[in-house]
Amino acid sequence: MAVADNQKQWVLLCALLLTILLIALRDYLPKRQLQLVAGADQITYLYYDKTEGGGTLGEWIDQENLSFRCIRFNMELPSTYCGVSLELTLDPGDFTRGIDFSHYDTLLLDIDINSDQSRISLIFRNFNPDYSDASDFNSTQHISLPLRVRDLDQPIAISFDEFSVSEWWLVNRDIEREYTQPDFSNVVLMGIDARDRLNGGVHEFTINQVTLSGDMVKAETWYLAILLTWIIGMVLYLLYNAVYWRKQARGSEKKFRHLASRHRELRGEAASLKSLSERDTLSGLPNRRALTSAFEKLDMAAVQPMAFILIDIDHFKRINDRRGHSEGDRVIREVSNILLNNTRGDDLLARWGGEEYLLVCPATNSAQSLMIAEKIRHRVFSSEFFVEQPMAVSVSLGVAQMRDGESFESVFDRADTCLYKAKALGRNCSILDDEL
Ligand SMILES: Nc1nc2c(ncn2[C@@H]2O[C@H](COP(=O)(O)OP(=O)(O)OP(=O)(O)O)[C@@H](O)[C@H]2O)c(=O)[nH]1
Repeated sequence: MAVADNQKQWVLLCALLLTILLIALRDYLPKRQLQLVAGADQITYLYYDKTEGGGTLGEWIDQENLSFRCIRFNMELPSTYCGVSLELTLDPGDFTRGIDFSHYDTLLLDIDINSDQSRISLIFRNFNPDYSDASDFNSTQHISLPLRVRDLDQPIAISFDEFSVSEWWLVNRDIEREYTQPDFSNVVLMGIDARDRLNGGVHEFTINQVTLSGDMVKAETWYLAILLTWIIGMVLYLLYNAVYWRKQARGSEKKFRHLASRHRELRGEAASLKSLSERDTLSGLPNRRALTSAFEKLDMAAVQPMAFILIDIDHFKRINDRRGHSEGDRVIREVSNILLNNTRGDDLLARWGGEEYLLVCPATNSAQSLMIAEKIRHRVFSSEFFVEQPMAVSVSLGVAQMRDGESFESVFDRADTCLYKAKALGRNCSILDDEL
């Protein structure tokens, strides 16, 4: 069954609705998430510049809960750094193998800050053998993002696009241009830094959560899958249609062939029926209807002069009575053969009924028609119809020439009158209507 036009519209509408639904659904798919704050097992460092003669000191408030403070204890001494680092390595201390962030696009940061500082920095270090040296931790790419403290009152989502490679790291290294952009392929460390030039006093920080978040299925993959589904659907639909129409065409071709052969059969049947309807079954000669229809098709001007010869078997009733009906039939058939063998191809010959025949001879004058009649009469009379108990069979013939513009019936009647005369004269003779 072909898909009807209204069904097609429904299918198309459903497919469109499904597509819209799938596009909208993407936002509700569960996200891929990874907690970077891993609890007690995680290796964490507190760093500050007091150890290098600076004026800042770092202290854990609660190391397990990543709560620490930075104290600017001396405003005379420089303050360069103070913060906390979380190792993200797969094996503790091995900073060559970290976490690949490429499956994520957002970082969710939840941090409590009690400080009059305006900014802190979020830091990542990425190890890449193309520019990092396993024996030098400082060769890991330094990626940072300054964040306003007042924006951190509540958890925030940060895109990785917001990060940049720290300038001091680039300045100190001979880095290829392609690595001057943040590289999150193998992140080994995360840090919260209280920034340089720390205000005097105490600054407290508690890192609650740092979570990586990304789509389970990337937007490009999702839309590409929808597009591919459409393309496959269209291809399948076209294939289905091609197969369907090919099948239809084959079916129609088969039907057409069947109809053509049936048409030929019917034409054959019609032709044989026509031939049967125009043929006398006993003698095989054309019947009255065949002769008259053939006569109507004649070009009268071309066939003049034309003769009608009406032939009747003499005393046929006697033959039937003495030799039986089937012998009578045989006589009819044999006389028919004699007539056939003694007429021309363009003569019209028919068994007119009973033991009577009509022969219409185109292009035949009266002398010729009388000769033909006599020839027939002789042939019949000289034929041996009954071998064992001979019995003479003869015919009487009435001959009439068609006059100009004369009808079939009129010339037939005149031939019939002549035949009647021949019977009256004792039979076995031909009478020509010569009263032209
Ligand atoms: N066997 C046979 N007899 C037929 C057929 N058609 C007509 N007859 C018979 O032919 C006979 C014709 O008889 P009539 O009309 O008296 O003519 P006739 O005996 O030939 O006499 P004339 O014509 O006067 O010489 C009838 O007995 C018909 O039954 C036929 O197809 N077969």
